[in-house]
Amino acid sequence: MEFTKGHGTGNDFVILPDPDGALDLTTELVAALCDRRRGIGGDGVLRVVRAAKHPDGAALAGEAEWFMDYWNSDGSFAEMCGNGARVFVRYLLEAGLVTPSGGTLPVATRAGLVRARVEGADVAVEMRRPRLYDTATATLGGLTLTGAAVDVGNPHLVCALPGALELPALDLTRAPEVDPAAFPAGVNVEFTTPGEPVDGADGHVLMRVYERGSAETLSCGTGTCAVAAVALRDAGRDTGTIVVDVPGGRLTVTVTDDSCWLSGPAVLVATGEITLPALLP
Ligand SMILES: N[C@H](CCC[C@H](N)C(=O)O)C(=O)O
Repeated sequence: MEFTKGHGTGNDFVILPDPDGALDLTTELVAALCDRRRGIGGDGVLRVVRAAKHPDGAALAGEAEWFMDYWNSDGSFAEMCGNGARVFVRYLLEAGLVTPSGGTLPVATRAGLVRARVEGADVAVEMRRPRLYDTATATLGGLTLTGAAVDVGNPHLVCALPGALELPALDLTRAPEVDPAAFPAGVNVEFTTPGEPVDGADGHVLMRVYERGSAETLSCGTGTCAVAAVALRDAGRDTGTIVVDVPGGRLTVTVTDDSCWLSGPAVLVATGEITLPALLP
């Protein structure tokens, strides 16, 4: 089985070309592919399938030829993956499955239709406009923080660290404890500290994240959108551009009255062949 490996600011994915949806993708196979010792290694899997050939993509097939079938590394589903969508578009282009045009490219996802723009080394995707809807707490090693619950198509909890604490001090080798009643389907938890002013941006935030279904990752695209929305609120603004530095690099989020564009680098680093019997003995 052919695969390609790609990442967006260190959020890495195993890409499986499967235009007709013929692969029998299972939780076990996804977890085995994402295993960083016995498999290829990744924060998730992106199956590249024609929207009309996938039950979750067929409803959007008219608008988008391709459906991003995203799976977290533990084999769970997520409604949306911002970095995954950016790497997915990079793959479509480099595999010649779409022709680059000056306009936007539609991609079908479980969170609906996503528009993408290629800007040289960067790929920008239009995410669902983040919605702040509640507050909730996260507890990590005896520290309890109150954060903003944000819907970006998938669930996020954005927690600002107290002034005295720096992001590297956080132990994210285990999941932050959250109230399961507040997040019955789980939640991605972001921890933030303010950055220094950046020219051309309305704000700058530093972030680490513990992702639902993938543990700590070097970057989380939907998470940076949630963080940007909180930063704009805290600045008394509804719209603007926020630069978010994650351990894997830099992403830029531009929130307008009716959209949210996530932009940053997306690269393909390898292709290869998977020997299934060895992967799933
Ligand atoms: N773990 C997330 C999905 C991937 C999000 C992240 N990798 C991104 O780039 O948005 C969830 O279960 O909602």
